[in-house]
Amino acid sequence: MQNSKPTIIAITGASASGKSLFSHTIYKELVSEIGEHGISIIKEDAYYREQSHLSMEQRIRNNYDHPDAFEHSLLTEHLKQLVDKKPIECPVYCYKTHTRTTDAITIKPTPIVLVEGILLFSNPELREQFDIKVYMDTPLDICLLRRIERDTVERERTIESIIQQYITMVRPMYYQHIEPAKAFADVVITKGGKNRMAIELLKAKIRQLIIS
Ligand SMILES: Nc1ncnc2c1ncn2[C@@H]1O[C@H](COP(=O)(O)OP(=O)(O)O)[C@@H](O)[C@H]1O
Ligand SMILES: O=c1ccn([C@@H]2O[C@H](COP(=O)(O)O)[C@@H](O)[C@H]2O)c(=O)[nH]1
Repeated sequence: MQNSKPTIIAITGASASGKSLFSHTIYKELVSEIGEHGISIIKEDAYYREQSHLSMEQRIRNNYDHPDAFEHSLLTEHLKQLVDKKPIECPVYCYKTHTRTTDAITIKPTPIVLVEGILLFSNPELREQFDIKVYMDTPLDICLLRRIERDTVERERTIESIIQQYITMVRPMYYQHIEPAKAFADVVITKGGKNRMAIELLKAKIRQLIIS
């Protein structure tokens, strides 16, 4: 596969549907077989817009579940660079300050690139970059419970702020922009980020791509 075009695999679905767990499990288990030069992983969240020019109140009020919250043009450009076998400088986003940090992570081109995020199929030019499109179809009530658990622990949010954001933005944007994008998926995965059969099937496909 050294001379062929890298394969870009998108994993999308609702917030807390298990995208991150699913893609990191595949990454971790394959990196031990094929090494870091074989597979890389990118989070769409890293491409939330830079917002240091806004006050904290303005940042808190922003709708992070609308496609406009992301700099999809930069993500598209970066995926094209990786396909051209050039490294990228991936931004680093902070959920606490709601903006990018001053850091960047260098990602080298690899034959397999996993990309995970909520709105990967919302932009036609970005969507075109993906060779395999996966949708995590986890029931929304399960996503909400997992989001509450995760965001109180990992993103330092209060229950009140999670509920308020969920009712006003997360849920309506899911029905407007995320759920309809399931129609673009090649593969729809049930049972969340621990679906072992789905993990093994995708790993098998990736191994096949690597050796072909
Ligand atoms: N099938 C599952 N069973 C139990 N917990 C899960 C499952 N899938 C995901 N989780 C947990 O739910 C939370 C949200 O999952 P995550 O992968 O972060 O979602 P996403 O990346 O889609 O926002 C995490 O704490 C994760 O460990
Ligand atoms: O500053 C921010 C940026 C994003 N969010 C929320 O994050 C999720 C997307 O991340 P997942 O890992 O897929 O859950 C999105 O629903 C935003 O609401 C945020 O709260 N603050």
